[in-house]
Amino acid sequence: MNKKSIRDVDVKGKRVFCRVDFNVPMQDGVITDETRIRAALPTIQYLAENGAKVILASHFGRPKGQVVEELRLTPVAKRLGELLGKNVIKTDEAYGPVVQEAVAGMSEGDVLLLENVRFYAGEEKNDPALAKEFAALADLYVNDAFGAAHRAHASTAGIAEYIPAVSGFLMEKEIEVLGKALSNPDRPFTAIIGGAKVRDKIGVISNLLDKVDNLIVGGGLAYTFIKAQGHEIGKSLLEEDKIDLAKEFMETAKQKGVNFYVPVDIVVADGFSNDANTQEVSVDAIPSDWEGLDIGPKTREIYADVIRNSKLVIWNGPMGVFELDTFAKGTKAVADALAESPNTYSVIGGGDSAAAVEKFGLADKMSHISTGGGASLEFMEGKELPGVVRLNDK
Ligand SMILES: Nc1ncnc2c1ncn2[C@@H]1O[C@H](COP(=O)(O)OP(=O)(O)O)[C@@H](O)[C@H]1O
Ligand SMILES: O=C(OP(=O)(O)O)[C@H](O)COP(=O)(O)O
Repeated sequence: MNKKSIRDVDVKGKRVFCRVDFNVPMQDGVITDETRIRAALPTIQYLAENGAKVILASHFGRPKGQVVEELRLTPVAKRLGELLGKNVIKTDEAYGPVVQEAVAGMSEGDVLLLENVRFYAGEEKNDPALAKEFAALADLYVNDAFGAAHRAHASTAGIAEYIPAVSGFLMEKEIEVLGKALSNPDRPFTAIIGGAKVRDKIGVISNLLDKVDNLIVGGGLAYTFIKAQGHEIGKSLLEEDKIDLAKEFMETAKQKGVNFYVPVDIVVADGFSNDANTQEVSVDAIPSDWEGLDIGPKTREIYADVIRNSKLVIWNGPMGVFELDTFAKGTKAVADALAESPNTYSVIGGGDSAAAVEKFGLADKMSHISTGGGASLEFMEGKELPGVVRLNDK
């Protein structure tokens, strides 16, 4: 990467505003997957060991500019302290007099975690006033939040306008590994897209169609495509205004000779719980008041087969609601197929996809687990990431 990293600057005695992605899966205040916290440790440890005063900032969930009690970063600060083996100071705000006072009291090597930056409306608007508040806390900006690098927000991009800005180790590693895999991809090259952030992800398909040989859709994303094929989808997740786009993508794929895979059967349920009634149905027989929560057995076989015959697979977004065991089979089938294909280079992206392979005990069978889902997809599309472009050049 042609951007400066923390290795290229002197951090001793400096107040460092370090943006990390601690947007971890959490249930009832308990962190269910800490991949993203562990991934940030090398940068945090390096800064602390080299005498920086480390001010960490992260978003958590999507509180939309308001304080949401369940989305405070307090449990993350506690777990981070355990992993670092030292006390992590936690402020209940992300800027202002209380934070300034806490920072003024820091010694070299101290680590402080600010409150969820998305509690402030200015964060997602990339408001210069908020970016300046963040910048005023520090002498140096370090961006290690690869998972949020596709967002042009005050703490991921705006702040870099006001103080020297460099990358952390995780950011550097992600860009290097993904760049290498994609510069001259081994073929067949397959992208698998699933999950629930349909609006975010559907757009990337357009550019991916110029790069891949196979495009597989699953998870919540699949139903907009199933609907676009003319089927009824009951209560399944749908982005109504993207149906035409979905149609267009399937048509473009045909023209470009890209194999486009949409589920042929799914698991439907009459409720969003492990003990809901379920049925495996063909996509043309989805009952009107049931909801699709996983891909079905035929689809699992087809997808596993495509994976086994691929040389490079990029996977972002689970195939179903894998957190509930009843709907985890599709995601598990994809993870198993990747694990059983030693000649397939596999890149897993996204907080929940990483959590899924971790849950199945298959994480060490994957070639690279990226901490960014949307970020790795946008990087793959060839887009410049706002969290990277503004860092200082070497
Ligand atoms: N059919 C579905 N209906 C509703 N939610 C789904 C469905 N399939 C998967 N999901 C949910 O999608 C979430 C992950 O989506 P997303 O955030 O887009 O993935 P990632 O974090 O890997 O980028 C999971 O919590 C999963 O339960
Ligand atoms: O979890 C994240 O993205 P991902 O689900 O695409 O991996 C990042 O923390 C970004 O979060 P956002 O999609 O709310 O901006």
